[in-house]
Amino acid sequence: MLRLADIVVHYGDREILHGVDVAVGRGELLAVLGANGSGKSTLLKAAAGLTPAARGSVTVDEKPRGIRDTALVFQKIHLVGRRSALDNVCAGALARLPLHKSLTPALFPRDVREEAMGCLERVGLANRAHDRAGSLSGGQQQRVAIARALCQRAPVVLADEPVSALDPAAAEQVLALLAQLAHAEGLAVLAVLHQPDLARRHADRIVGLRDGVVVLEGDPNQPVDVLYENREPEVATP
Ligand SMILES: Nc1ncnc2c1ncn2[C@@H]1O[C@H](COP(=O)(O)OP(=O)(O)OP(=O)(O)O)[C@@H](O)[C@H]1O
Repeated sequence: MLRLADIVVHYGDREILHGVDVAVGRGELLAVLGANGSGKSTLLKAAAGLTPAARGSVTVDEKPRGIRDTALVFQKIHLVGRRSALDNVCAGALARLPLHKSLTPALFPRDVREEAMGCLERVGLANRAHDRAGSLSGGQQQRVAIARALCQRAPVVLADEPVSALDPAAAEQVLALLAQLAHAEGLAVLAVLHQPDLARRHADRIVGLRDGVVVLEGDPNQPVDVLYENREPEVATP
């Protein structure tokens, strides 16, 4: 369903992705692994339409990716901390509300609030719907962010290091949730991860990037050392 074909991305004169092919099926969690600077986030941004590709195509169900096809979940959880969890999830529906309603998000229509409550149920947080998002733990906030992505009704969820800021137990829980949503609801989930162990436990398949090239693909239990060995350290930009 999500297919990235022959993706080439440049930043300035530098080619970062050199013709990458990745496909994620419905009902599948695909983990993208690779060392710092290997191009994982760039690949995800290309999938989201946030980075123009110099070459290649991104399709969903064999049609060019539309803006409503993909929902994003980030490492840094962008919730409005003083609003309720429910309001934050309702915001996922903004793109499909008529303009006058999206300009007054304090008054989300009842059907949107009901749908958002359903999304919170799906991530196991219906009982916290009316709590301020800022009062929830990091893992809970990430689950609210996932509920907001569900409320977008996108068939593809793109998650950029969704558990990097979480403690080990919360990380397991959030990845298990993403896998369950993929399997139970037929979503295509592409998650950039830094932890091969988590990919082994939760992903259906992995793709390994090294210097902008796919160097391994398939079984999450395969050795992934080649992704991380003999590398020059990334030079930090000032
Ligand atoms: N906006 C940008 N402008 C210029 N170069 C960039 C930009 N974003 C990323 N890069 C460079 O592209 C390369 C790939 O970066 P990317 O963030 O995709 O890697 P990554 O595998 O996600 O790394 P990390 O694990 O550190 O997040 C790096 O060398 C990075 O410095």
